[in-house]
Amino acid sequence: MQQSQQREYPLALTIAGSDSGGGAGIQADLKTMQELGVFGTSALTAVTAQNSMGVHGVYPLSVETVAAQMDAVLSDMGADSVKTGMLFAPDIIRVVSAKLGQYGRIPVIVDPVMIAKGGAPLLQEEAVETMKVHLFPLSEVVTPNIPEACALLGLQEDDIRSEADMAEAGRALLRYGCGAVLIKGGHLPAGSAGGECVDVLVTGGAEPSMFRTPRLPTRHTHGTGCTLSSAIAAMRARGENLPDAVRAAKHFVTAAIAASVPTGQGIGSLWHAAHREVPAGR
Ligand SMILES: Nc1ncnc2c1ncn2[C@@H]1O[C@H](COP(=O)(O)OP(=O)(O)O)[C@@H](O)[C@H]1O
Ligand SMILES: Cc1ncc(COP(=O)(O)O)c(N)n1
Repeated sequence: MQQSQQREYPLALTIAGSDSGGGAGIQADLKTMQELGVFGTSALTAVTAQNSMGVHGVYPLSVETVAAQMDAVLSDMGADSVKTGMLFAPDIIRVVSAKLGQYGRIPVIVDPVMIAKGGAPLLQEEAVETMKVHLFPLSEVVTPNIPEACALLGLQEDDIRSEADMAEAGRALLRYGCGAVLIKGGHLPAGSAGGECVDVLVTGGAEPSMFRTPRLPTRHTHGTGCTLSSAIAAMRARGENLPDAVRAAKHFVTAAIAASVPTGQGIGSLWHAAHREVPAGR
C-alpha cells in the first residue's frame, strides 16, 4: 500500500549501509534527497566503520531488522521511489526483494554496490547472483559502475573501454529483467572520452542515451555513485521521467564533485550543498 496521496511532498526510501565517514551510503543518500526537496527515509542494511582512508569494519544487520524498518516506513508513509545501495548478503537481498514485491509498484533504483573505492568488499561474492535473480527484475533502473558491470557479466575489468562497450554491457544486463541500465563512466581511463565523464543509459527500445559532463580533476570522489543513484530516486519521486531524472542527477553529482572536500587524509567526499553555490564550511 502506498500512502503518497496523503502527502503534499515527495518521499523516497533508501535501503543501504551506513558510512560513518558521512560521504557515501545512507548519509550521502539522505543529504542528496534533502537537497533535492525530497523527504528521505531509510532502512539500514549494515553499519560500516569507514573514513577517507578506507573501510575498517562491516557489521551487517539481521534480516529481521531490515524487514522491520521497511515495514515501518512503507506501511505508514509509503514511498514515491526507492533506492537500494549496499545490501551485503544474499539473505538481505532476498528479504528486500520480497518486501519490495509486497508493497507494490514503487520505482526502484538499484545501485549494485560491490566494492568501496579503497577496494574493500561491500557485497559478498555469492550475493551477486542473488541480486541478479531477485532484485534486478524489480528495478526501474540498475546503475553499475564499470567494474560492477564487468563482475555482473563475468567480464575482465578492461573488457569495457569505450562508450560502445558500455552500451553493449548495458544491453546484456537488460536480459536479467532490469527496466533499464545506466552504466557509469567514472572508471573509464581519464583520456578515453575526450576529457568527459560519460554515463550511458540503455532502455528496452530506443538507442542508448549518453549523459556527458566534464571530467573533473579531483581524487575526492567518495560517494559519487551513492549520490547519483539517490538523486535519480529523488527526481523520480518528484515525478520526472527516467531520462530527465538521470540528466538532473548527473548535474547534481557533477556540482557536488566540483565542490568536494578533503575530509581526512585519503579520498575526500562530495559537498552535497554545492548546487546552492554555498562554499564548503562557510
Ligand atoms: N572525476 C569525475 N568528474 C566528473 N564526474 C565524475 C567523476 N568521477 C565520477 N563521475 C561521475 O560520478 C558518477 C558516479 O560514477 P562512478 O565513479 O563511475 O561510480 P561509482 O561511484 O559507483 O564508482 C557518474 O555520473 C560519473 O560520471
Ligand atoms: C556504506 C557504503 N555504501 C556505499 C559505498 C560506495 O561508495 P561510492 O558511492 O563511492 O561507490 C561505500 N563506500 N559505503
